[in-house]
Amino acid sequence: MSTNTGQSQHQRITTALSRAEFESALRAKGTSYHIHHPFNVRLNTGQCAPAEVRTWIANRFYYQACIPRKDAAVMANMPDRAERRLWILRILDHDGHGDYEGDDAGGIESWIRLGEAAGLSRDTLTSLELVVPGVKFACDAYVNFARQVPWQEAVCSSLTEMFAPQIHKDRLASWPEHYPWIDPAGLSYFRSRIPLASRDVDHGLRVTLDYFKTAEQQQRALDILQFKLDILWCMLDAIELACAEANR
Ligand SMILES: O=C(O)c1cc(C(=O)O)c2c(n1)C(=O)C(=O)c1cc(C(=O)O)[nH]c1-2
Repeated sequence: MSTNTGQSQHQRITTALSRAEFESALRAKGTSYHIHHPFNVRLNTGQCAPAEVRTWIANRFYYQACIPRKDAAVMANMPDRAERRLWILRILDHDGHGDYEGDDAGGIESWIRLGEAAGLSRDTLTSLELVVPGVKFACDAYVNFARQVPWQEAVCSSLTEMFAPQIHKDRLASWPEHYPWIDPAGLSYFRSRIPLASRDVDHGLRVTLDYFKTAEQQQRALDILQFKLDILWCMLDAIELACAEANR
């Protein structure tokens, strides 16, 4: 298992940062993003066996399935109609704007098609039979956090999406070469998320920069972002361990 100590959390904020400085401090957290996790590095440099890629897809399915539940929890805490009108798009992105079968069936359906392209059946994915306890705990922690905190704090926790477009681009660039046994049509989830993540981040950053003003509040925002980075990191630790055990 790999260590990620979130070094920057030791440099505490003592004087309130300007808007630009605060945004830079949030973006600097990218050094702890799971893009740097050894399992992700192996995955995106073609070093995973087919069974390991499938283990990743099946476990990440649980995260995908949790995201709209998390977003519904955030929305339940939003008193403002204008904010809800923006936020509801996130739920529809995953659950689908269109019918179940069409091109606009949503991110969860796209992820199932990714699984099918990699040789996993719809039933295997949706039964969650391959999801390991560590991944379950990590994803459930995210949903529970969103239920319990002020909605602006939950919005802040979604800001790991600042770093997501690069990880999606890496997969699109490297998987067809390294994993030619996966039908490239199955990669459309990654393509679809690049513009959606940017839209989500525009909204999430506006809320976060408006809400967290004092040094103490800004430190809280950085700690929340670290908590979410840790969730993503823990998921890959658990997936890496599951792969190592399967290879034994
Ligand atoms: O593939 C990834 O590495 C990755 C990471 C993240 C993230 O950084 O939280 C999200 C996604 N994908 C994603 O597809 C997605 O829809 C998403 C929503 C959220 C969120 O916190 O609301 N994160 C992410």
